[in-house]
Amino acid sequence: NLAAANGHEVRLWSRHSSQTLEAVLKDVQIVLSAISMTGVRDVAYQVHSFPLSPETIFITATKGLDPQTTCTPSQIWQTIFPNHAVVVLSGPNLSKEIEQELPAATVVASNIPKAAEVVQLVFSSHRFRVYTNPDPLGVELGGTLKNVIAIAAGVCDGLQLGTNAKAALVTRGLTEIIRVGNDWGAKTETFYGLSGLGDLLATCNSPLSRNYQVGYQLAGGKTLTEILANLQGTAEGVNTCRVLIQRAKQQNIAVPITEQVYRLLQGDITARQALDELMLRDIKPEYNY
Ligand SMILES: NC(=O)c1ccc[n+]([C@@H]2O[C@H](COP(=O)([O-])OP(=O)(O)OC[C@H]3O[C@@H](n4cnc5c(N)ncnc54)[C@H](O)[C@@H]3O)[C@@H](O)[C@H]2O)c1
Ligand SMILES: O=P(O)(O)OC[C@H](O)CO
Repeated sequence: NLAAANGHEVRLWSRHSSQTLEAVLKDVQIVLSAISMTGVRDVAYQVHSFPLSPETIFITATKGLDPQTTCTPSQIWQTIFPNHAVVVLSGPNLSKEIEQELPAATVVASNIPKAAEVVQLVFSSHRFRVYTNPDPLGVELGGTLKNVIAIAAGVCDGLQLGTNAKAALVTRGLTEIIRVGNDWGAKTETFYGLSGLGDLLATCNSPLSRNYQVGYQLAGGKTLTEILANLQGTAEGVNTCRVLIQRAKQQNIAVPITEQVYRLLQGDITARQALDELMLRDIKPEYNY
């Protein structure tokens, strides 16, 4: 809608479309993927089987991690299209609000600055403010890792733990995101921007967020299976949490909030037990300087 409102010709495709992917891709300048993580690799290979101009820019808006490789979506697109520019689009962008034409801001990040600038122009308007950023990995990880903290934030609100608890959770959640992101090679300052802190605040405070909804309903005693069966759209945090636990173990990174979210999602503990586990951890300095 945003690109079309700026006068661009936009074609949509999903696996349920009547038009073929090949027909939709004919002569395109930009391909924007907002496929759930589970479908990214498969669709990227399908796209690869059709002719595209070498100038075609790929944009990825998926916020997830590949369970097999722990790769981010942009790494998958870049591996399959090594000679094309890939741009990550991520920010506090709850789609229902954008659909209602409420104002929002986002970040477009690429290793190729010119490609990010092209994408910035395509989407910028009086109701959508687009910033460029040179750290695609940090932008992508901010949008992806915050989903796990959003599940915890939903639990926090579902248990009615109060404003102090929520502030503590979100702040320590950001510390955890930065620890993981730095180990991955992303820049600290990116996580303090729109795609990190910005998206964390949006997702942890809105019932529009599916990840928040998962946590809220778990706190209310529903099972994960029941919740996912009735959820509209994808809660990527469920898969991301599992992949993150795997990566944190491999890299020996402390992720206490993610660990409790993982155990809760597995059905190993209750939301109250997860809270106690977090509150009763060994006392320590706020930062390891
Ligand atoms: N909804 C939002 O507010 C929002 C905002 C920013 C980013 N995102 C991200 O965008 C992605 C999609 O979110 P959504 O809200 O549109 O989810 P959704 O569940 O509404 O849509 C997912 C889309 O992916 C397709 N898909 C799923 N598995 C597939 C497969 N195996 N092969 C081909 N296609 C497949 C579905 O057909 C559907 O078109 C997620 O990674 C999400 O984190 C969502
Ligand atoms: O509904 P969620 O939890 O996937 O959140 C949507 C977007 O990531 C918010 O920016």
